[in-house]
Amino acid sequence: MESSAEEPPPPLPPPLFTFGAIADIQYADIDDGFNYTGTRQRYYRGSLQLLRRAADSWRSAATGGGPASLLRFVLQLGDIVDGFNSRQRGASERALDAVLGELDRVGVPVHHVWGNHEFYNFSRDELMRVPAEQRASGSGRWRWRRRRRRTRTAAHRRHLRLPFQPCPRVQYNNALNILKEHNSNEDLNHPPVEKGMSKFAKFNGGFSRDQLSWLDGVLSQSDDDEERVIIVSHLPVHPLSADPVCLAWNSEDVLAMIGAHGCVVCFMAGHDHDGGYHRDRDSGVHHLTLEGVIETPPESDAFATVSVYEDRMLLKGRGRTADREMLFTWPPDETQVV
Ligand SMILES: Nc1ccn([C@@H]2O[C@H](COP(=O)(O)OP(=O)(O)OC[C@H](O)CO)[C@@H](O)[C@H]2O)c(=O)n1
Repeated sequence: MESSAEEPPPPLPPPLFTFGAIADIQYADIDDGFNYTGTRQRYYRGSLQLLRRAADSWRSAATGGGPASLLRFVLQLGDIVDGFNSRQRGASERALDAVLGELDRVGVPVHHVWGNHEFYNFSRDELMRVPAEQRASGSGRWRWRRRRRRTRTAAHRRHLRLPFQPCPRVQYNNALNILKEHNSNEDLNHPPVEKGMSKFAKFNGGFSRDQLSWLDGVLSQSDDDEERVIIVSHLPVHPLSADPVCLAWNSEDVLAMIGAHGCVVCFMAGHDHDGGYHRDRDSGVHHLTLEGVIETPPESDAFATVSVYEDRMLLKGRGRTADREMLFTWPPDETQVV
């Protein structure tokens, strides 16, 4: 007997692994406020409640059994606490402790990237002492505290064992010069109005030559090893994946580098609290900008749980974050290009 109905696609096998992702928590124990232009509400205390819901969901994914128990790690995409904390004594560390405490409960490693708000709260030295990876089951917070205390005592006595920078301001001054070359405003946080120049604002930043050459090496190795790579950054780099005012200063350099390596499948970022998505037509790379927790009302959510398969990633979004299928094959079926 002939059937005219199309066969449903075969069910997917269990994912290889699953991970959580969240961006721009920007927690502060202060009343709600607005962004700089006064167009978006910011929920400073509420962001911790939203993180708690994300942590609960990931925790049950990590411990619930079945394919979901393959949750391996969480990616925290930067701006973990808001710059307003730095105006009150001790509030930066208190806020950081509160957020790390919620992430600790998930029970899997958490990988952090730094956002611009980390630099409003902490010196570069302090940030270097916070491990970029928070280990599972409570050890991240403990390790951070323990390392800070040790740094103040034994490490200070035997400071030759610490890495040090003889001219710590050199990189900062280089960055400032680049910014001033492209932004003539008195307040460098005010983006230039000229077309294509709005990204040259102080609340963004760029990738240094050292960082790009490190990335080039990692991607070359991954090409050789036939690995698939997700790049995680606070700042987005594709002009169609975010508001151009939020892009990294040298976004074109990063895009060119990604295009030169076949291994990259996805570039994940935060910073633009509205979020965004675009699949690059040349490289096939998915550029995903996650919605920011800080501008998400208390009745909604903003986080993702991503399942990785041999040929695709399936993003299960919550609240403002939409579900998304990201195939690795390229050229794509037309529906994958937005
Ligand atoms: N047009 C602007 C925007 C911001 N500022 C000042 O820059 C600092 C950081 O701004 P903030 O909005 O808190 O940074 P986010 O990382 O949350 O968001 C990034 C962009 O704003 C998205 O558009 C702060 O001191 C602002 O007052 C500014 O002067 N002019």
